[in-house]
Amino acid sequence: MNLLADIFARKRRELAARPPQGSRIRPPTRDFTAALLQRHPGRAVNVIAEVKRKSPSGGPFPHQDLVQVARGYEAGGASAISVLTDDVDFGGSLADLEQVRAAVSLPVLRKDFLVAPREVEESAAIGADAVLLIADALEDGLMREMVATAKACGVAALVEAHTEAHAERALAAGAELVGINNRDLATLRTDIATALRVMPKLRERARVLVSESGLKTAADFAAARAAGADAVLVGESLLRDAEPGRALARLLGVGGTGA
Ligand SMILES: O=C(O)c1ccccc1NCC(=O)[C@H](O)[C@H](O)COP(=O)(O)O
Repeated sequence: MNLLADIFARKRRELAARPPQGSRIRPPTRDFTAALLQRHPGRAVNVIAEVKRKSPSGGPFPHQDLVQVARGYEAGGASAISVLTDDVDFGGSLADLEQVRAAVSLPVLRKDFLVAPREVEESAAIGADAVLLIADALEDGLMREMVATAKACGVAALVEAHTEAHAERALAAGAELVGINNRDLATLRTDIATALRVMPKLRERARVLVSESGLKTAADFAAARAAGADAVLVGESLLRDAEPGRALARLLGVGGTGA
């Protein structure tokens, strides 16, 4: 079984069956890149805090009100919010992204399995400040086109890879923000040493580096920073807490009053 291949096959079918949504002039974006590069004295690293109702590896999460969780994350010191907009595997929607963005002042990342430039344009049109692209599932020419489309639309493209080879492809495609996913999306095995191993090899060439998935402790955050991460992307370990925003505040050592 290759879950990532199955998801991308489903996404291509869905896109083929859906007429173009069109795009409209959008308001200025919140600067995702700047938020990840900003340094906060006393904090180990910037956090992109993720909201999702369920995941293939984690099953359902206890918090289903994503807006409330996102508000808690903002109070708890998050630098940006990641919203899973895939419905089938994560229980999300584009409406979730719009509602979360309206409820916080942070930049918002659309986390999904985008397969075409037109979806990048549609993400920009509904207000996403950044989009996730998955290098492991996009061939070089398409990835380059989607990175260029994001730039033209004024949204940041966080290009995710699981291996050094795919991260190199992301850089060659023009990516400035590179995420190393500690989770192998084909098998769902997670090892936070993955990003620690790969990030130092990219540090001089990537503008922004993000360690994604499986991070749980302040020590994990510090290790990611020491290996060159500007930010970490964290979902499940926060969402398992009764108060995700407070859990984040504790990890960051800030006095937030999360939800
Ligand atoms: O998380 C999954 O089970 C999953 C399955 C298939 C494709 C993507 C998947 N997750 C995306 C992510 O990598 C995470 O949402 C993200 O990096 C946060 O990870 P975590 O902190 O472990 O929730």
